[in-house]
Amino acid sequence: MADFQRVMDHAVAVARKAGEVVREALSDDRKVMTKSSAVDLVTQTDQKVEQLIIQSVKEKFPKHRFIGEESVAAGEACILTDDPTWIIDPIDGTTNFVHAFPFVAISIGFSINKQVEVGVIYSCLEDKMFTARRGKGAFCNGEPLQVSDQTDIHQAIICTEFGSNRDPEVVDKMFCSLRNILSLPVQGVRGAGTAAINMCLVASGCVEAYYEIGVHVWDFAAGSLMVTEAGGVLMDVDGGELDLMSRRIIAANSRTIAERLVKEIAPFRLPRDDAPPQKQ
Ligand SMILES: O=P([O-])([O-])O[C@@H]1[C@@H](O)[C@H](O)[C@@H](O)[C@H](O)[C@@H]1O
Ligand SMILES: [Mg+2]
Ligand SMILES: [Mg+2]
Repeated sequence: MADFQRVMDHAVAVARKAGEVVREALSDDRKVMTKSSAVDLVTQTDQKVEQLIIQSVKEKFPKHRFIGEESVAAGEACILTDDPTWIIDPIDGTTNFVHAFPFVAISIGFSINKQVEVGVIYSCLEDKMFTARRGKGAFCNGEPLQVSDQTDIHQAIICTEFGSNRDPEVVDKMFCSLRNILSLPVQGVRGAGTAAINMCLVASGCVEAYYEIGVHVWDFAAGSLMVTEAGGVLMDVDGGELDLMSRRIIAANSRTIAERLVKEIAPFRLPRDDAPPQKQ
């Protein structure tokens, strides 16, 4: 049985160290590369930070497994087992990082038996350390977090992101959902540019919900626990149970708001995170 406090303490320490690397890199030239599309960006800092985190964890927890965004991008399988697994997004908000747009997070989730037990999200340009352990609450810089108590969708702010998929039919579906939600009306639609920070905004009570189709398990593993430990709920965009590998999520302050969003979101499916690699 893993010592979850020891895991949390290490995740916080390495996230803070990674945040220093990210802040220092902001003053250097950021060599930008692309992955799945011309707008799916990655930098050497993403890769450097992921290796820093993984190497440090291997020294303390040599039997643990990893799902890392940039390791998967380099060809490693994205398979979640019952084993103790660190689910790492070294820079959540890479496009923000490239543009020095001030919402950039290091997101570290830890799961056992396919259940997230520890979540750490360091918003490193705001110097906000978000932490959660299952059953023990969610915190920002040590202060407890509580979701909003607003259940009227017409008095809500909703977060979403448009991802990096620019296929016309995907864009049409995303805009259909956005038009439906905006026209309810809701008081606002926002996006920090990072799933992890959007979910911290839900956990902090600043917005009522976040939804996205196209997001990956490393984007939201830590945030999923942040939201539930702050009193919120998670579900698939079709109202079913959240599937960590499905690339679809609603994270909300309440079932009322989440189920209202289900009625407005135009659902579609993308290849799962654990789908076998597509033959070139
Ligand atoms: O790539 P990254 O910056 O780690 O993560 C980002 C996610 O946090 C965001 O929700 C999504 O819309 C972006 O396309 C991107 O995937
Ligand atoms: Mg990400
Ligand atoms: Mg990333």
